[in-house]
Amino acid sequence: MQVRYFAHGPKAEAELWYQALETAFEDEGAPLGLTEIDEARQIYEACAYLDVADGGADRAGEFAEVTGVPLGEVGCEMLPDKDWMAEVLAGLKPVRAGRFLVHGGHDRGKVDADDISIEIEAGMAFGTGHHGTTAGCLMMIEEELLRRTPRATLDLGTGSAVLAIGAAKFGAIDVLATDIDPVAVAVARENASANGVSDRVEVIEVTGFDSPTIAERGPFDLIIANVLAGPLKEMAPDFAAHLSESGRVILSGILVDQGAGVLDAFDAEGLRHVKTLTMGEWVTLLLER
Ligand SMILES: C[S@@+](CC[C@H](N)C(=O)[O-])C[C@H]1O[C@@H](n2cnc3c(N)ncnc32)[C@H](O)[C@@H]1O
Repeated sequence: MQVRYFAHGPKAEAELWYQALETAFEDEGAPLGLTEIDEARQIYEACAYLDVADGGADRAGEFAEVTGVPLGEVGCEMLPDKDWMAEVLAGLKPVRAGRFLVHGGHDRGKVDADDISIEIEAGMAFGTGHHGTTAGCLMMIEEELLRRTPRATLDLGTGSAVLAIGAAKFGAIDVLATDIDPVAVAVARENASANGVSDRVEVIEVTGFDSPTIAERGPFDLIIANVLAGPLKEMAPDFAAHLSESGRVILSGILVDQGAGVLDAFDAEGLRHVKTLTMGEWVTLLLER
């Protein structure tokens, strides 16, 4: 029988719990999860699916010891026997965005000859292609790379590296992918390697543009950033500083009614609006110097 043990807390704490669970249950191969459960309060759940012998001992104590969460705060839920992780992965349908097909390993057989395949396992980093912002960026990337091949590309906030992989597979030769989150950086490196583009995609941990590597590798012909409207506006001067003379910028993570504010912030830095792609409540913006 399997039991799902879980604990709830702020993101930083839940990430530490997840990492501790990963180390402790690595040999056992126990499926783990880290999910946002309350967006407004930024509360996350870390969980582990542990095998428990029939009528066997409760393992909440082990979960509490590994994570440091008080035993009384460890939740548990009995599950009928089945491979939960395989079920979650199988439930993730492939997503088509332009010529790109973003899919899990279980759907390799669905890739057509004309598709540009991006294989991503659902995991701890954002970017399975299911979100309108990711799909919007992929479509803009395709258009941009059909227009010209950038000398250097920056994917800021790479998550699963879905966009960096897409750009590299479409012909970009020098892609620097960054993320503030060390877990995303590790996942992004794995995904770049699994997709056969680690020679063209370098992944580094950095907040915004705050790294000498960014200055050394730039200026960039293409900067892609699917972050959020607030940080994008704050970073507008950095985008302008690291963009080449004929460079272009693809921005997403922006709600429809936030688009004008983001465009104003970038316009003030000399970056003009080229086009907007709307996917549901989200917009993806293309700008140029
Ligand atoms: C919405 S996800 C986008 C992931 C992927 N690029 C996609 O399009 O699906 C945003 C990512 O940006 C990262 N991030 C947020 N703020 C950042 C910052 N200031 N600098 C670098 N990365 C950041 C987050 O950790 C997260 O992985």
